[in-house]
Amino acid sequence: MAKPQRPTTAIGKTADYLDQRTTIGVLVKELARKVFPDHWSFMLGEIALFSFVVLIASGFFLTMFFEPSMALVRYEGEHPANLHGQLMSAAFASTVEMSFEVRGGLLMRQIHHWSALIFVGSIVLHMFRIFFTGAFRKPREINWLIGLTMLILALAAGFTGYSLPDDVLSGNGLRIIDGVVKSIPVIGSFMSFLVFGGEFPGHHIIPRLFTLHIFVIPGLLIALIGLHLFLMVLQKHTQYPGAGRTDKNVVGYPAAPVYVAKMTGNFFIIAGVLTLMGATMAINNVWNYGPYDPSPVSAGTQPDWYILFVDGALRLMPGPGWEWVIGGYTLSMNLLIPALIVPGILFTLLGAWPFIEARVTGDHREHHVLDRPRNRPVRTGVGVALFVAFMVCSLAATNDLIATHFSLDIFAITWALRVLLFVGPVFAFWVTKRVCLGLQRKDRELVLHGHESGRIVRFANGEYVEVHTPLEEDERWLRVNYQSPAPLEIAPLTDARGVRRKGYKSDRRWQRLSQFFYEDRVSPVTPAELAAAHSHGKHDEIEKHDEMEAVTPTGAGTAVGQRDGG
Ligand code: HEM
Ligand code: HEM
Repeated sequence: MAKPQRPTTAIGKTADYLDQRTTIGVLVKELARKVFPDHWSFMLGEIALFSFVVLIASGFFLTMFFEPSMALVRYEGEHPANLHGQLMSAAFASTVEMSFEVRGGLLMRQIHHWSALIFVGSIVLHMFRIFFTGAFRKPREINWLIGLTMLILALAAGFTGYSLPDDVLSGNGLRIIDGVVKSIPVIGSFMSFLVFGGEFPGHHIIPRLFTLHIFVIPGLLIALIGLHLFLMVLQKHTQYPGAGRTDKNVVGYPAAPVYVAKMTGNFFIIAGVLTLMGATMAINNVWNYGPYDPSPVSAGTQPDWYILFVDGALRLMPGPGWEWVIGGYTLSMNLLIPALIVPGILFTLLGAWPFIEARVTGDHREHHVLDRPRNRPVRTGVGVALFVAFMVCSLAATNDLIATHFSLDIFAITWALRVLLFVGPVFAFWVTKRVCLGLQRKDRELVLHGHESGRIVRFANGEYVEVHTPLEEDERWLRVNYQSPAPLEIAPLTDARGVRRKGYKSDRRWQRLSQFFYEDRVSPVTPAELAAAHSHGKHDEIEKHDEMEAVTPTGAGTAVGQRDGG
């Protein structure tokens, strides 16, 4: 038997040393052989991942200079001159000092802040991608829930970070949080005292937020991202529909060397762009706002984009007078509804969505091929409606800016947005659903009759027909939709002997929901229809020579892996 070759290079020797002690080589080989499907939208998760890395690196730098203390100090720095000698918290003073005195300090602060905006933005877009393509279906429901938890943590990271410098804007944000916490029935005032360590603002909130911001939240995020990616590798990535792609295989590139090289390149591009943004685009110049003081807040005070919707919802609520007093406890509906109940319902609905959808479809199979959004009109419609509601609320958070920029009455704007909040999503849902059904009909038409070629042919009997070009195999694979889920069927209320059965009411409710999802649908293409259209059609008589070539299901350089196994 031939002797195994010993490695000769330093890297090879080190790898061999490690492998002999940990057998890590098996894992590396296994991972390197993994096949990853490719699509631009799969980069959104990567952008979230890499901007998180940049956040950790820049945040680490900031901790070296930021002082998480509310102790009153006199600002000693020369810049900016108007702050020199003023009293302020150590947190604010250290943020300004870091920006003007520490080399690279302002750059790092700006990189950190831009990365936070891009981080949350890419997470939200990534979530939309998962939602619209149905990537949350079995077996990925758990990863959907982990993702949602990470989104909430990312929002918390953004808010706690934004609050740290203790400037006018962040102080007012905290004041709103204080109001929201106090509005929680029964325990609100106690909670506020607990959180702030006494009457707002107290002396404890900045150090507490600091611990949450640099330790608890990033720690949880790191653990959850690890689990998220582990599950993704374990379950293998989904793939878009296309020639040769089924629920049983994975068509894409091998992890090593193709995917690893791509990911490394992406990391440097993302880190580079964030650095460029930090270097060239000013953000959160806290010295212009000044240290926290409740009096100077004025028009033009907006939070970071991902908190805008809550701020906007607060602004849309009818006046401060909407309060109920029950048993001596006051319920401030103007705070409770927009800041707690609406986001609570939103996140509960998002969390429950994969389970609701599986229940109304009765589809509990595994799915690895993604849906085209048009083939799920109600889901797509709900997604667009949520997006519109989010945008209207976010717009409402800029009602003061709209009023000053366009010389409009702020109350008229608020009323218009209140109406839009109810009408906009319903309209968006309806339009989206119609567009999706229209696109499905178009797909059906194309699959059965091909593309219009613009060539008109006259037969010997005088009949004119337009020649249709049959679809390429790749395109047909994409457009054929054999499945179009129908509403649930349930057992009748009474059995053959007229005995009423239990559980009918609940079944009927699910059936109604299912009808809402699937009553309105385009009949799917049947294999028989497809065969008939392509064997007897007049178009084929004309275009016989255009017989489709058999295509290999995958493009050059791609690999095919099995889902069960390697
Ligand atoms: C810190 C935030 C997050 C990071 C760093 C992250 C990262 C990633 C990455 C790198 C992937 C593989 C590439 C891709 O499909 O884009 C992925 C897949 C996935 N993510 Fe996330 N994600 C985050 C948040 C979320 C959220 C908010 C959700 C949903 C609520 C989610 C649900 C999923 C699911 C279901 C998959 C599997 C997708 C598939 O196989 O098609 N993730 N994630
Ligand atoms: C998990 C994702 C994170 C997000 C979304 C985030 C977001 C933010 C934001 C928006 C600010 C305000 C920046 C400004 O002043 O303009 C901030 C400040 C800060 N962050 Fe983070 N951060 C994250 C992670 C971290 C980590 C991991 C660390 C430490 C290792 C850190 C340390 C800091 C420090 C010390 C400040 C205060 C300094 C300052 O405001 O300039 N952050 N963060």
